[in-house]
Amino acid sequence: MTTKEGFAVAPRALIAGNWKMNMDRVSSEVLASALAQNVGSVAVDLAVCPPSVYLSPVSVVLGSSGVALGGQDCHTAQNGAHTGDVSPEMLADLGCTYVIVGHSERRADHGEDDAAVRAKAEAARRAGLIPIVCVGETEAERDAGKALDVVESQVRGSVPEGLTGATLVVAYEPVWAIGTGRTPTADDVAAVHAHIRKVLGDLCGDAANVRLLYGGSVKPGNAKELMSVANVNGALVGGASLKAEDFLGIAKATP
Ligand SMILES: O=C[C@H](O)COP(=O)(O)O
Repeated sequence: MTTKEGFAVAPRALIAGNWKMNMDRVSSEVLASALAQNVGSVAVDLAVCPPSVYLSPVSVVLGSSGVALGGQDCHTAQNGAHTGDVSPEMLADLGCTYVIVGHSERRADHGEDDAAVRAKAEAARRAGLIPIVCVGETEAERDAGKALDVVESQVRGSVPEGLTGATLVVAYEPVWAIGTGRTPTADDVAAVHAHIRKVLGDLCGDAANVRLLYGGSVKPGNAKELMSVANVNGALVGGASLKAEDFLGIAKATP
């Protein structure tokens, strides 16, 4: 049996919250607690990616609730002289399931190119983590009609070969939609996600089962439309992941 998107077995959607450099210890624990108490009310997988310094207290609060934990970035090495960095093994040691790699804020602020992102994704797999590999075009690239080419190039350069639906998540985040309140049309999201799925066919044995997240100004009010687009299997949520009501609202609006 296959779904309309062609999944052999439809995976549950994943709604992942990227808290970025927000929250403090107490507010992190309060938010995590609210999610842990309400995860049973949603029919999707939930994950939160707090700042690395709050992973441990959040992990304690989440306990065995089923809300997964993720890092926002990782180094490629297991350990060593890398001041300020966190290894994927350290994230795994704290109970992380996921790690975001190649977020546009890391690509822009830290000069990470596709090769660096791929190395991080490979390191994540070494540690048993599922990388959430982020790709997305700038506004200038979209205006120039290059969105599909840019995203294809990023996927080919950033996604290690041989991963599967169980070991890889890809997030499409148009840079111009992040934190702006602007979103692409459903047709534009559908076109990019279909293209990513096709490109993944060259890299993954079961591309149909890789969860493709949309990210960029996802809110409770637009989640139903965005999450209903073909080949969209969840969301990577920034600002709206900082309030339990909004994050759960997105999860509840996701088919
Ligand atoms: O990682 C999350 C994205 O950058 C989206 O952020 P946003 O929901 O605040 O637009």
